[in-house]
Amino acid sequence: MLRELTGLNAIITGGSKGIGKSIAIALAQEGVNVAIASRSLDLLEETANELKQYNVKVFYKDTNIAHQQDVQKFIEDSYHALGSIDIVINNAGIMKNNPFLDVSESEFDQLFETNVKGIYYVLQESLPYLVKQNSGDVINIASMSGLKANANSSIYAATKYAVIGMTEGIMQEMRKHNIRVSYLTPSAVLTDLIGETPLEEDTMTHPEDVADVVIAQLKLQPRTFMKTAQIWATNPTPKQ
Ligand SMILES: NC(=O)C1=CN([C@@H]2O[C@H](COP(=O)(O)OP(=O)(O)OC[C@H]3O[C@@H](n4cnc5c(N)ncnc54)[C@H](O)[C@@H]3O)[C@@H](O)[C@H]2O)C=CC1
Ligand SMILES: CC(=O)C(C)=O
Repeated sequence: MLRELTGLNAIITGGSKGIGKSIAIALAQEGVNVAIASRSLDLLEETANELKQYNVKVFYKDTNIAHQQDVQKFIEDSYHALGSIDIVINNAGIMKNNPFLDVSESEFDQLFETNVKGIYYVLQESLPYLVKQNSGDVINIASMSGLKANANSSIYAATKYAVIGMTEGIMQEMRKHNIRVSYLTPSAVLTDLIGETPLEEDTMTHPEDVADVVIAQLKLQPRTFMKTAQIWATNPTPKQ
């Protein structure tokens, strides 16, 4: 039997748009209180207002997850606003598409600081709360690019391979604390991150579909978890 999520508390990075926003809405619809972080205060406010219609506690803070002090403040303030942290969704991420020989060192650093070090900061700050309560869930949004790299996205892919490796290791350490640590590897999802797409939008995976997988994972009885899931569009079709 699936469990109820009502009354749990979740933090979601990159919760102001795209996949993160869809996850925040899906959680709020299940009665989960949510704290969202992203770099854009305007978008956060807009999303927070949408979330409040579900009668859950909503906290938001403009945060750059690549900055340790920002993350410390976000996690601490979320804990105080919500009362506990039960679910951590590491979703915020950036992508740059460039042939490898055109990738500058600053682009390399920016990708790793956001996509990898950001998760390190968030989990360094939040996992102690989960360990103390001896329960909880962490879901890291990796990518199919973390399983198979393609031309022109070598460094993005490298960050996602790193996310998967880091997640596997943390998962093994956290199981004994009854904390489920998993990662998702979506293929192309219809969001701003991928921009213009040659595919019919209806035939692509939508952010709400990724949110459905997150909810399904969280609703499993705490004794069991789905370690990872590859999320593919069934029949992605080129635009006519
Ligand atoms: N859209 C896609 O096709 C796929 C996306 N993903 C991953 O899903 C995650 C979410 O992506 P989308 O929703 O598509 O992107 P998006 O561009 O629509 O949203 C990204 C969110 O992350 C936030 N963010 C980015 N850098 C940040 C930083 N330094 N600090 C705080 N917040 C930051 C943005 O403000 C925004 O809220 C990313 O990790 C991405 O790599 C994985 C597979 C496929
Ligand atoms: C954007 C991304 O992570 C893809 C297409 O795998």
